[in-house]
Amino acid sequence: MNYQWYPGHMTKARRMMEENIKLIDLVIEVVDARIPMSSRNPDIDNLAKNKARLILLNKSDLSDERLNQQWIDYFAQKGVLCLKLNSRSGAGIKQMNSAIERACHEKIERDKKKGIMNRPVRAMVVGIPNVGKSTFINAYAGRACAKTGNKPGVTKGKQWIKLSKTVELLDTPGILWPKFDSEIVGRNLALIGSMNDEVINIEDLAFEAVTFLKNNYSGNLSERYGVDEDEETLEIMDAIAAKRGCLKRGAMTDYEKLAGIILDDFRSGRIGRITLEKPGEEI
Ligand SMILES: Nc1nc2c(ncn2[C@@H]2O[C@H](COP(=O)(O)OP(=O)(O)OP(=O)(O)O)[C@@H](O)[C@H]2O)c(=O)[nH]1
Repeated sequence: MNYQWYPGHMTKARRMMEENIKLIDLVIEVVDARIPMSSRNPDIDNLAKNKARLILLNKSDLSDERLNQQWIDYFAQKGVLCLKLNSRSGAGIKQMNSAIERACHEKIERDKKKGIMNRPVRAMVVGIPNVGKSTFINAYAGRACAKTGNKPGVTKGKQWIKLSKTVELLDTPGILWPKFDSEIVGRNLALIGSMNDEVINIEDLAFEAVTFLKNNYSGNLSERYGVDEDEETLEIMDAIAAKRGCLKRGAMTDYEKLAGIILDDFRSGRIGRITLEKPGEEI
């Protein structure tokens, strides 16, 4: 991902979202299951006010199963239906239609009372960059992706994908920005690889990743690299470097190369399934 958000972009994104949302019954918010808070837009609760809501913990194949459930419970307590998903493999997609019906239960019931029986639920996918919005739309729409085209009352040019008798999905996702003003959010986005590595000190980031693993996922580092986790972070990193041949002249650790290896492993789940945020923590 290589997004640069400027005030102009944000205003435009917000305007598009505000325009599209008028047509929408259900806002499907895709977040990264490893950082369910940091990968949300700070304004989403306002933007999606008075709409049916569904939060998808995407990339749940990479996140901690125990924390997936805690997050699902956390959002449920706030009255928002939340499901975990792996858009890449399609795991969790089957449950979507019934989840959508559950999320839109009130709207469907209201329609029924008015004698409207078959008006589809109109849904839109939103989320910050790189959370997997397009992958989800493709996986969900699948081959049965029938575009319903421009209908009366629908802004010209918008395409609706008919997903079932009850659901139509806007084909383009709404892209929103993350909460920039929080250092924790920036760090968490960087750790999962949703920031441009060129603007980050990757050596510091790898240090953070190792410290986090050492403190929260005991056993993962030793299993992946065969290192002693009781050592200090820097010693652990040097030990990984020695094992992985990340050495410069004079047997000095090549921290840049090492950071690349550690971050790559961290982001792809090779050091285990990891969730960086727990419900209730401040970001
Ligand atoms: N492991 C895993 N990877 C996923 C999953 N969903 C998406 N990805 C990967 O995440 C990356 C980003 O996915 P996209 O679908 O392009 O994300 P997006 O939100 O549409 O991104 P933007 O277009 O930048 O807004 C891709 O490399 C996907 O293959 C998932 O459930 N699990």
